[in-house]
Amino acid sequence: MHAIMNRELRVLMLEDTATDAELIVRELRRAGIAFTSIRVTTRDAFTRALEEFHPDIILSDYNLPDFNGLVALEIVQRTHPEVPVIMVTGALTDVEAVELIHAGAKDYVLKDRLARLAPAVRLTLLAEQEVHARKVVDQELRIAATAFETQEGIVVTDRDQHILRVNCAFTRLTGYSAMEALGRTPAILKSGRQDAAFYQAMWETLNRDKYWQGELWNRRKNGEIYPEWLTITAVLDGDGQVTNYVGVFSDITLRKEADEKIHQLAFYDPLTGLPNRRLLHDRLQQAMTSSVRSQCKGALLFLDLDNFKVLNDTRGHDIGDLLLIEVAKCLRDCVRSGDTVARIGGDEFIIMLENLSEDTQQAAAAAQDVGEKVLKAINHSFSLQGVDYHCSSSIGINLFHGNDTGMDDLLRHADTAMYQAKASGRNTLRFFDPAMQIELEERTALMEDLRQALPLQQLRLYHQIQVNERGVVGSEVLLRWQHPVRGLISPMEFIPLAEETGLIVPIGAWVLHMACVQLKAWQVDPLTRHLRIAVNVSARQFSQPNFVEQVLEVLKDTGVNPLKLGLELELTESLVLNDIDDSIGKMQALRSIGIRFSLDDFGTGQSSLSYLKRLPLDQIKIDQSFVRDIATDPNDAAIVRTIIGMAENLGLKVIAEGVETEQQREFLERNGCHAHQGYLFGKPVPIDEFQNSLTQLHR
Ligand SMILES: Nc1nc2c(ncn2[C@@H]2O[C@H](COP(=O)(O)O[C@H]3[C@@H](O)[C@H](n4cnc5c(=O)[nH]c(N)nc54)O[C@@H]3COP(=O)(O)O)[C@@H](O)[C@H]2O)c(=O)[nH]1
Repeated sequence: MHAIMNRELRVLMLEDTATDAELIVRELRRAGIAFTSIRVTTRDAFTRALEEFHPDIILSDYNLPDFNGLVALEIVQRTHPEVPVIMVTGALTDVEAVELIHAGAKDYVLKDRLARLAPAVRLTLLAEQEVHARKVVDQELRIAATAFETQEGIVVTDRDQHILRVNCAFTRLTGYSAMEALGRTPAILKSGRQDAAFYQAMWETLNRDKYWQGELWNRRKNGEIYPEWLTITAVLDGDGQVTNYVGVFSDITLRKEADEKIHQLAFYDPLTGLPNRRLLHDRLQQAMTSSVRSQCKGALLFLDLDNFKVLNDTRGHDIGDLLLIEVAKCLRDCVRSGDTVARIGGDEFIIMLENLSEDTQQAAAAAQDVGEKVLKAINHSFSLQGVDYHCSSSIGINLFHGNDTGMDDLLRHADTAMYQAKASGRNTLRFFDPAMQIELEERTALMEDLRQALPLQQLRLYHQIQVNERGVVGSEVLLRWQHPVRGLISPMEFIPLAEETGLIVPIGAWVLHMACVQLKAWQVDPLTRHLRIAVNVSARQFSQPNFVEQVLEVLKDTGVNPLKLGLELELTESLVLNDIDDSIGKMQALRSIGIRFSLDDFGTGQSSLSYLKRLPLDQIKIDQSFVRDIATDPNDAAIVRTIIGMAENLGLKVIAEGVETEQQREFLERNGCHAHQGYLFGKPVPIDEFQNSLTQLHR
């Protein structure tokens, strides 16, 4: 029976005759229909009742004083088409009846045949319910069909996994048409990437929970393997038996690529592709923990490229980047696949070695072997877009075992050892020991003080006399730092710090300025006007692109007469060779205005004729390490002779430094050395003392 008939019906009567309405009510009650009703007689009341009374059915008279049944039907069709209308009327022609049915009336009952009213009401409501139910089913089917044709692939199988249905997305994602898939099993998609254990675990879950969800790799019809996210749900019958399986899946290739990209950005250095500091931290944490279990020691090698800043400053960051990429390749080639090579900043790399040995000595030896292999691999010429750059590095090594020392301390200690390696002359390695840490802290404090040295006027210039067989030829200016607490500090201690911090640039400019002030003073005194002053120039200072302009500026500021100049710049071999063409250009520009060039520490570097020939030099300075033993060591004597011979061939003057004994002077003079500098003639002294000694000499 009509569900609506099981409850009290709401009947809206449009009837102007009260007695007719009474008859209708009575007829319905007689037929056993439970209902409440209201009666309206006007158009306004009818429209209001439609909104407020919410009728299940409308019983409408055809002829009413101010409007008729047809108009009422039109209002219902427009505003509440779901409410059925039965016309209850006194008389009706066939034509009117047809018109009413066309207008939407469900039925009509003549007032003189009211016995037909209750069956008409029941049939109308029943028919309405069926129509309604059909509409609901149609809608659900439409929803199901739309849901089935989503963007996700869907496959429906029977309980034996034979494919019964697939959607369009299945075909789009797998390449199999419905015809090709039907009757087969989803095994057609197997990629072989999952092993039997994977499928066994999947089926165990599916049998137990009737549901499985996870990621797996499948194969398209064209052979391409892709990752998908799959949900399988078992369909059960009334007895709880599986009748079907429904698999819903999506291709997650793009998501996985995005995940991979995010992972790559978060944990890898974009320039070299090496693990970054974050990933190193993770791996170091794991390595420290596993070293407790294995009892084996590991090692951190902290590597920093020597003079990388100079390359970057002089050749630009692109060339610097190329070197970093090449170095990264080198490092990877030097270690085993299980070892970690990370880039943690600028030119700083970490190599983490695990499971070296239970024995500390053996572990240290193994780490040293790797360190030396790395030093060797890096110590060669790299061709960087046509620029040949000779690279070297310094390595600090710190062994680790367990978690006793925190990760940050481990890295800091390796860093400390690396600084020690740099201080020992670069291209070398050092192991960390706690004394180093104290040294480093002192070094850091000194670095801070050095920043104030120039503004607080703590720097002093000492002069060391240079002589030849005729007498005094000039002096070399040598820096000293009058530290308020530590006293006079040697340049050996603070010049490397000044280089590292870049402070050497303003300090070097100040030295040059003061030397020229002195030169100017000498130029007006007949006693000193023939003297020259030698000034040491550091690599960082010389590599400044505007170094030539800086020197010209100083000459202008101090008013030194360029015609009588007497200014000599001392450059080291490594400085000049860093970028030989640039060096030659700068030297030629300055030489054209009368500045002399002397190659310092000669003999300690490459000392090759081929580059020596190209340099616009005036003099070479034999390093004091060869002079020290010339009288006793035949090798040193031979080297000095060779250097002098070489200089002679190239038309260069030679000065020897570190001449302390008459024997050394005599040997040098006998072999053709033009000038000397050393304690035999005078130690570096402040300018007043130097002037006094000049006056003494001329008395
Ligand atoms: N870029 C700059 N570098 C500078 C400057 N001033 C100094 N320096 C460099 O520091 C290094 C050490 O200098 P210093 O301690 O002054 O040592 C010099 C002489 O004092 C020393 N010397 C000279 N004669 C003797 C000797 O007979 N015996 C002996 N044991 N030592 C002696 O040798 C150093 C000479 O230096 P150099 O001729 O430059 O090689 C040193 O490398 C300086 O260059 C500065 O202003 N800028």
